[in-house]
Formats: sequence, C-alpha cells, structure tokens
Amino acid sequence: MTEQKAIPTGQHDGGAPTRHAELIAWVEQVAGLVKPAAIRWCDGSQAEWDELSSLLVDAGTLTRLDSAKRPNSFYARSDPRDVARVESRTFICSENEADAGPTNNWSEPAEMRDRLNGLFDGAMEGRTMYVVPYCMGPLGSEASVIGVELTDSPYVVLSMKIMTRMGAGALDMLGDDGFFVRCIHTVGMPLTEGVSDVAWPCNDEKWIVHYPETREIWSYGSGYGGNALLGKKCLALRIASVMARDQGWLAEHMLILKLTSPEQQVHYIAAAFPSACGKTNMAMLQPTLEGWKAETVGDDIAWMRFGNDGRLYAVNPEAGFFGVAPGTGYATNRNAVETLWGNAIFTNTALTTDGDVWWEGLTDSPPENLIDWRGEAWTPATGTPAAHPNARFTVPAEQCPAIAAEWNDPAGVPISAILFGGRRATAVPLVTEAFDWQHGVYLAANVASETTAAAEAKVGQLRRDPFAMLPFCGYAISDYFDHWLRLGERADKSKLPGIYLVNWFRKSAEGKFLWPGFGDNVRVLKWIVERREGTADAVDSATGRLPVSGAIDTSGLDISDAAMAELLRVDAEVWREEAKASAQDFAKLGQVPQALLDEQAALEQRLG
Ligand SMILES: Nc1nc2c(ncn2[C@@H]2O[C@H](COP(=O)(O)OP(=O)(O)OP(=O)(O)O)[C@@H](O)[C@H]2O)c(=O)[nH]1
Ligand SMILES: O=C([O-])CC(=O)C(=O)O
Ligand SMILES: [Mn+2]
Repeated sequence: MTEQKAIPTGQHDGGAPTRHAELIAWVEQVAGLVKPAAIRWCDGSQAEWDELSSLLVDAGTLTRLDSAKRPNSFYARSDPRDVARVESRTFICSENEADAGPTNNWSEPAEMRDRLNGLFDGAMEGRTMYVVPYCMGPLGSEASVIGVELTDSPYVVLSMKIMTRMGAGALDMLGDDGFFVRCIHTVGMPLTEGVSDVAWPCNDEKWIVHYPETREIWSYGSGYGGNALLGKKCLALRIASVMARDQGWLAEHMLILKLTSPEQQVHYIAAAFPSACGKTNMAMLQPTLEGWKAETVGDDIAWMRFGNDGRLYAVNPEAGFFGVAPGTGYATNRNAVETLWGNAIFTNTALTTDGDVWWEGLTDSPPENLIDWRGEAWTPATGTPAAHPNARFTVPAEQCPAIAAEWNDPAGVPISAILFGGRRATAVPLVTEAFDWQHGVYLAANVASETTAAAEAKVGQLRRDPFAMLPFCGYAISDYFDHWLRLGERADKSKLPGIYLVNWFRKSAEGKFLWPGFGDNVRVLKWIVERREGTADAVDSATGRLPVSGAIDTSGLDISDAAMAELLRVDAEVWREEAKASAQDFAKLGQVPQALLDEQAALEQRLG
C-alpha cells in the first residue's frame, strides 16, 4: 500500500502505483472535492488487511473473534439505522428519464451532480481516502470489468478484498489506459474540528446514485454492504445491466450451480430469486438424493453471454459471498457454515461470550448469554432476535467446501436451465416449465415475492419483482424484457436453456411450508435436468408445463400425496386473479413488449 500524507496538489501524482493518467487525474480531482487527510492506494495484500483490520479493532468498529475458533475473523455491529439496502434512496440518473423507466428513481443528472458535489464537498475531511482497484470477473478475462472505488471506509476496503479480486492484480490488468467504472463512496461523516469518530460512521441522509451513460457510481451516507460495496449491486448489476444491453449480454441476479447426476451427466443451472429468497442456499445445496452432487459456481450474480457454440455461458463476477446469516445452519446449509471457518467478517449477528458469533438458526438452541446485534445483553428470554434478520457474513468463495473447480474459469459454464422464483405462500406451483423462451420471459417478468429484510421496506408484503431484478436493473425494465426477448430470438433455439418458475415457499391452509426445501430442492432439479435430457414427462397446464403425478422423485421423503398434489395445483380461479394482477402491473411498467402482451392474452385465453 502506498501512502500519500499530503493531498495531491493537482500536479503529477508521484505516489500512485500506476501510470494510468486518467485514473490518477480522477483520484486527484475527487480528492480535491472530498478533501481527505490522506490518500492510500490499496494493493490487496495480507499486510494491508492486517493493518486495516487492526486499525478497525482499535477504532471499535471490529471485534476480533477468538482465533482458535475463527482465525482472522471479525465482528461488526452497524448503526441500527444502517442495516439494509435503501431502495428509496437509490437513483438511476440517465440522461433521459424514460431510460430509467417507471420502476427506478430518477433525477436529472446535472441536478444530481450539483447536489452530490455539494454533499461530497469536504465529506472525507479528517479521514483517509482509500483507492480500491478491483476486478469483477476472473483476472485477465476479457469479459471482466474493472472498477475503482474511492472510499473513506476501511470496513469497505476489507469487505471489497473478500468480495472482489481487489488490489495490485486489478490495477495491473487495467494497464495504462484501460476502462474502469468510477465509484465514489463516503460514509458521510467528515471528522471536522471537534467531531470525534464513532464505531460505525454513517449519515441519516443516504444517496446511492448511478449514471449509466458515464458508468459512474456515487454512494453517500451508508456503510452497509449493498449500499457501500460498489462492485456488487451497483456495478455488477445496475451498471453492468446497461453495459450488457449495449453489448448483447446479460447481467443477472442469479446463482450458478453445477449439478452432476448419478450417471455423471453435468448440468449447470442459473437461478434468480429476490434478495433473501434462497440463492445462497441453492448455490450450496446438499442433495438428499443418493448419487447426486451439487457444486457452487456463484451465489448471487451471473454474467452470461452466448459462446461460439451457441450455448449460453455464465460467469460469477464475484470472489466472495455476502450471505444472509439467520437461517444458515448445519441442517439448512452445511456448506455455508463450513465456508465460514475463518477469514470472515460478520455484521449484525450476535456475539457470544467466548468471542464467537451466533445467529438464529445456527444451532438448534441459542447460547444462554449473548450480546445482541444492538450491543445489548441478550438471553433466550429477551424475546427479540439476537441477530438482525439481515445480518450478513462476508467470506471468500474459495473456502466453500462445495466450490466447483471451474468457478474461476474465464470461459464460464454452459447453462442448461434458468430458474426464476420468489416467496409465494399461494398460487404458484413447486415447479412450472415455460413452453418456450418467450413464455419463460413472461413468467420471469411476472415473478412476485413477499418482501424480506434485505431492503428497508416492510417485510412480508407481496411485490412484483421481475427477474428478481426490480431493485437492480439499471435501465427501463420494459427495455430489459425486450433485451431478453431479442437475445432469445437471435439464438439457436435448440441450444437455449429451458426456463422454469419454482416456488419453495407454498404454504398449507395452516400456514406451514408444504415443501421441505433446501437439500430436497434437488428433487425438483432432477426433474428439470431430466426434462432437458428428454427423459421426464410433463403435462400442459394453463400456466405452463407441470410434472406429471409421480415425476418428482419423493423417495425417502415423508410427504403425503395430498401435499404433492397441492404443491403442483394450478387453481384456475386463483390464476384468473393472478392474470388480472399481472395485466395491471404490466400497465405500470411502461411500454411492455408486444410479445409479452401476447403471452398475457394467451394465458387469459387458456384460463378461460
Ligand atoms: N422454506 C425455505 N426457506 C429457504 C429455502 N432456501 C432458503 N430459505 C431461507 O431463505 C432465507 C434467505 O436465503 P438465502 O439463500 O440467503 O437468500 P439469497 O437469495 O441468497 O439472499 P441475498 O443474499 O439477499 O440475495 C434464509 O433464511 C433461508 O433459510 C428453501 O428451500 N425453503
Ligand atoms: O446487496 C445486498 O445488500 C445483499 C444482497 O445480495 C441482496 O440484497 O440481494
Ligand atoms: Mn443478492
């Protein structure tokens, strides 16, 4: 790490470990605005990690966990007002409002720049500005994208080291004149005269702003992952989705799973579920069917493009997992628990009295005494959750015992099937196969889900979340549908992945999950790959193709025929209501492509 004590004067930046003149000039320009006390270029080294983590321990931001239990791991408790993504404060500032579409917040870019220039003026006073070069995608891959994040948060630097290929390698790859996405982040709490620092600096005012045309990201006021680790949602989804539209590929909120059958047939599956709806769990699935093997390629984001052979290939642009802690335990996701043996940062879980972390679902019964995510003493009698429902872990992907050997392959993996799903207590069957690509796009455009704690909104309300991309699409969602349709039209139909709608969350009249989920989801995946291989049967319904009775392998599973029938039931009455709601929601999405309106009409006709 190179340290410059003084603020650059506007002359050549002698301390910069790069000859990228544009990068150096931009760093100087931003420093001139945010006025940091020092600038540090991050190299991603172990020495840098050790130094910054010690600094954060001294500052009270991090607690070092017992190294015998969890080596090189840390615990952070955020400000209780800074625990999730802030969708209401997230903006897509395209030149034309229509390009942001009706589902994104928009503001005139010039106006936004004025406002942010005001807010960022002096925003890093008294703090160090870290220059964080990082690569989304494998180093050296043509499909990868370099970003540089300027941040005043060392917690962000450490997290970026886990989540991306951060440091010298990324800077090397950038060369002297390569393209990079400009990312500026501040916690929004300058240490001006008389202000002393706090453990989790942030600001009540928050702005997460994207300029899609110039590929820039400005983030103000939050230290929380989705708002502050700008490589993830901001670059790899919002900005990348725009780049993908312009360049003919796909940037998606999808896990990537490798599935090997007992006959050693390999299939790669991508799946999009809204935040906190099961991507990480499925990415690390432990099959309950004999002879099946599942391995992880990615757990949150997939970049996909067609290969020369006509197949769709997916790359995981990230290097780590930023996973939901609550509900993660040996019974549900053993691979995640084992990934977390060390080198991890835990945020807003509970802390045990012996220097480790705990959250609801990690073990069957809680420890007798904890410090909860608010920093209060906690016992099982306290009555509130010890961990925040959106408590997260940050951990290197390569530590996952189920990581696939090809997870780092620049060529990506060829996708056999794409799944879409959400939390739906009613209506939506366990699995539905799309009739074709266009129908699949229609199903994906209609994904709806009960909201979770991953964003600031109320939990448990049904909201439409097309492609699980509602909060992450960097341009008009109707244009995004169009982009998907066009890619399908241009592709070799025989090589297109199949599209499936799944729902692990259907409930009985008594409010109990009908499907066991987790490792048993392999039973649904088995049917899907058998469909791809042409060996499983399906029956047409109004909403798509369903497994014939008995086609889902329930061997060894304690589930009644009645429950299976209910899981696969398409109730025409309920679906006429669903179709009405889809039509209403489409009307709110701008100029939805005619092909999807045709699908809508066809569904209504099939329903009678
Ligand atoms: N009932 C049921 N719950 C599940 C299943 N899979 C995941 N969950 C629960 O859903 C919650 C979120 O799961 P994750 O796998 O972390 O969700 P995610 O989609 O990766 O979330 P983000 O990181 O926010 O994008 C956890 O509490 C899980 O226990 C399932 O198959 N059935
Ligand atoms: O971005 C975040 O904060 C976490 C995440 O993966 C999601 O919400 O989908
Ligand atoms: Mn996610």
